[in-house]
Amino acid sequence: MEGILIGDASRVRFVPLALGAKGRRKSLRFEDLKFGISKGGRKGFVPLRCISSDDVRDILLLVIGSNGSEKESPAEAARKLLSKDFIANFVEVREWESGKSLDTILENQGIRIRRRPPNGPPAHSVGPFEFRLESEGNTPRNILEKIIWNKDVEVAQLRERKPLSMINKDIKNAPPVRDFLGALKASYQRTGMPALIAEVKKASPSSGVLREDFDPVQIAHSYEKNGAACLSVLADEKYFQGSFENLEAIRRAGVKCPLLCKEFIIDAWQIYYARSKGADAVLLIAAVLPNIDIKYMSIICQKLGMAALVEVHNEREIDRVLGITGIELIGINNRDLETFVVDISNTKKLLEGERGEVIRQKGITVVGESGLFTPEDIAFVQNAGAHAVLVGESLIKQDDPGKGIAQLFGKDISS
Ligand SMILES: O=P(O)(O)OC[C@@H](O)[C@@H](O)c1c[nH]c2ccccc12
Repeated sequence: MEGILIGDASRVRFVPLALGAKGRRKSLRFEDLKFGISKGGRKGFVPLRCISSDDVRDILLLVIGSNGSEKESPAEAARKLLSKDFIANFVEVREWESGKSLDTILENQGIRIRRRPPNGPPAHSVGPFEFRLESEGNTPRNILEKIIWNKDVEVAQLRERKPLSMINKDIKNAPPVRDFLGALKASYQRTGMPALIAEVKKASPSSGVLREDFDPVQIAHSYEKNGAACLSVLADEKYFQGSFENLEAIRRAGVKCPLLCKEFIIDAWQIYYARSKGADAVLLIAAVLPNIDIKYMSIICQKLGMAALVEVHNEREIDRVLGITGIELIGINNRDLETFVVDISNTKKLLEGERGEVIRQKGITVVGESGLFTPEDIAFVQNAGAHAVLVGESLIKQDDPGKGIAQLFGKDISS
């Protein structure tokens, strides 16, 4: 089996792509390709079981689907995509290979959220009976973990019903991507105030139902008319009463603001799905995703022309994200998703000192997220260094959510 060396990491050589048939085929099938580590020459090729075949499939679809042009061979495209820099972030891959589990990698990066219940789900069915055996290993420790465990099952089912090959067709017919980051920057320049990402959210686990008469399209139009630069649309059904249909409907109704798909992303499949429904940006939560996923998923966003808003909540998370190249948009959440505690001084705390300096040098756009209710709150996060704000509750609870914008900013920002 022949491999293409695309990077070095200390003693191990990575050979992520092995081509069948001398690598000269124009169109490669997934079956022809394997990721692996070369331990001294071709004979020592060790397949990487750690990257799931679905991940490999995603990467390759990306490579072959979008770059497998006549001019560029798939191998060439793969080499470009999986540059050295990308591979440098694959250090965790070695840990995986040496038998460490995904949860160990998450733990090493300070991520407390486990991707799925370590001891399997609590319910066991035997014939007509269902047993619920709850233990530390199958009970979520907090709401965020609960959401993630549910999302893991949900995505697996959706993904089975709609494989990536089907979504790729929908993407071709999807409305063109709008420039999310560009819209934020333009608004900041125009108004001299943080650009507004206004959130279309019916309910949340922390506050329950925020608005009974919830018409997502009407709210979106009203936000746009009153000066929002972009919109954030909740897609999670179970905990936020949102949906991908809302996202799709808003885009179809002629709203021009770029749309952030507010979903708990744990699988690259969800990014393609979001794009097929008209999303222009997705949220990547650092409290949930290890560096390798953030990097890999942000590359996928880039390939799809979308923006990735990478959300952090504490020093450790922002430091991890600042260490990943290519991140252009960081959100600082003032709400701890594990405890729901809201403190807007979190934005200030994470932007102080050296971190703020690095952000300025890198030209990263910062979004202050959650718990913003008054013009003083907006001024506070702006002074702390935020270029944009993400606001849900304080607007959605107003009689007219769009009109709430002028109150929130202390002036009309619509023109
Ligand atoms: O409604 P608020 O407090 O204005 O917050 C909006 C937004 O920041 C919040 O909804 C949010 C931030 N990060 C998230 C991640 C998932 C779900 C929701 C969120």
